[in-house]
Amino acid sequence: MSLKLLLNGSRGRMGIAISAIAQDNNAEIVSACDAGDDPRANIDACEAIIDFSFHEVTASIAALAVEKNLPLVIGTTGHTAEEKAQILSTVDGKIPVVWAGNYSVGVNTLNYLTRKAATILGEQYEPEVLEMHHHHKKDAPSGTAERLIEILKDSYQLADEQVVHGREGLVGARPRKEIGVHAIRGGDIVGEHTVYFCGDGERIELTHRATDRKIFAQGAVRAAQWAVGKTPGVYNMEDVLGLVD
Ligand SMILES: NC(=O)C1=CN([C@@H]2O[C@H](COP(=O)(O)OP(=O)(O)OC[C@H]3O[C@@H](n4cnc5c(N)ncnc54)[C@H](OP(=O)(O)O)[C@@H]3O)[C@@H](O)[C@H]2O)C=CC1
Ligand SMILES: O=C(O)C1=N[C@H](C(=O)O)C[C@H](O)C1
Repeated sequence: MSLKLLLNGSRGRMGIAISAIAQDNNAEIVSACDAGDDPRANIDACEAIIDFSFHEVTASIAALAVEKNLPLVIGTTGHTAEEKAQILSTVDGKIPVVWAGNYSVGVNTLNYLTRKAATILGEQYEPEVLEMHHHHKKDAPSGTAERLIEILKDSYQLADEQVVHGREGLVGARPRKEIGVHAIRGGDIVGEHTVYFCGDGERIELTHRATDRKIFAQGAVRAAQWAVGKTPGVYNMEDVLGLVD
């Protein structure tokens, strides 16, 4: 049985990628929505909502998902701290939500490996994160990088102030307890993420390169199918893939 979806952001790069893979992945877009459209237009025919739109829009889609008791997959990135809090308080304990900055199997494996590597390597290895995206991307760092930073902060027990975005000028020697984050924008790069663990005499680099948006699209549809019937709560793609230790 194909899952009937409301797709918010249907004419964007990700919306087009999801429409292209839906049928082969047991899903059907029964309501397609973009800026200026009414997301309620065919909502009663929908069994789940997928949002790949813009950070300012997700909170209202979350409210609609709660009102209609529909599972929600959030792919949009770039939310402010206030927007994140609003979305969380809207959905909290009411509907199943999958919220991930990256729906690819590869990046979620990278998340898992990053946690493992940090545990093995410890504080003698200094972590840095590099992300690269196409010139249309509006937010930085990427949602994927935000998750990698969260994992590293947790593993190294670091605070927000110890995350440094880019470096410029006389910044001094790198403190041992720091995570450097760097964003490259240009051309048509679909999305690349590297976590560096820089040690004394050696360096480990864990890299994921996306070459086709279908990997995010397939993951998002998989997440929507997984969310149907789940206990209300906020899950991530690592939960969907069973990658949590
Ligand atoms: N989690 C993941 O795996 C991934 C996440 N992303 C994230 O997904 C988001 C979308 O990316 P991408 O498709 O490249 O971006 P695009 O800019 O190509 O598409 C965004 C879409 O959202 C629509 N939109 C804007 N405002 C509204 C609104 N008020 N209501 C409904 N739709 C609206 C736009 O419509 P219009 O053109 O009419 O304004 C457009 O169709 C970004 O935040 C990106 O970072 C991207 C790839 C993977
Ligand atoms: O905007 C994009 O294109 C992407 N956004 C996501 C992010 O912010 O991490 C995922 C992917 O890297 C592509």
